[in-house]
Amino acid sequence: MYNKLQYISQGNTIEEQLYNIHQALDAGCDWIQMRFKNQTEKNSFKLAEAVKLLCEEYLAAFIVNDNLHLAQQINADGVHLGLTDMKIDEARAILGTTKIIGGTANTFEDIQNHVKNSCDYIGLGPFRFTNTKEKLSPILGLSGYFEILQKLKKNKIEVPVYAIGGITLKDVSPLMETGIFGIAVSGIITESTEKKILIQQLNEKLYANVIV
Ligand SMILES: Cc1ncc(COP(=O)(O)OP(=O)(O)O)c(N)n1
Ligand SMILES: Cc1ncsc1CCOP(=O)(O)O
Ligand SMILES: [Mg+2]
Repeated sequence: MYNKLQYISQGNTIEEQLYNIHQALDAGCDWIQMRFKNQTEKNSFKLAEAVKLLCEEYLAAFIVNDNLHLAQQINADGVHLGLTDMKIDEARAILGTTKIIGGTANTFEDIQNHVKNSCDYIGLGPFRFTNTKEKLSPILGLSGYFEILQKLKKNKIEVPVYAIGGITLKDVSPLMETGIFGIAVSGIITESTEKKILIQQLNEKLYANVIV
């Protein structure tokens, strides 16, 4: 089963990205999504190659944001696709069943479609406003998650749902109570000066009700 915490990388240069990803791995993140927007093919490839090696060293899962072909080229563990990126069924046909495909959702219907197209997990959001991403979909808030997760339950749709967008430590427990599986975060980890402690605290809340 997937880790309940996904770190989405930040940084405007290859060096900044690598620094942030290395720090997150060192602090205990086991799942990295490389998100490096508006870059040349060469730069994205260079970063992806380096991140792949780092994630192998730390035994972390590594997925690529947006770019299925890059994920394929460097044999990443998978890809995360948004509502305006390549369609999930098309990606599945290319990647096969062994790779992770995550899909963005803002509504119950988005999730229904993704599940039909054999998406492995859902990034549902945004939870609240965030500066990390431009052109946000409508904010869901806690009540939005509650409604959508209830509908999934009622319709017996089972898929790991990750909350995303402006999430802080104090949001984790109430979000988990809505029935989500985990969280995908960027800013709180990148900006934390005590990353190990933060990740430990996030994991305590994320795994609070998991029986081992
Ligand atoms: C886990 C997760 N959920 C949602 C997103 C957002 O994807 P998308 O809508 O394609 O936006 P960009 O990240 O590409 O700007 C995500 N990346 N990860
Ligand atoms: C990629 C993405 N998609 C919706 S919100 C978001 C950014 C999440 O980053 P942060 O945790 O910094 O708000
Ligand atoms: Mg995208």
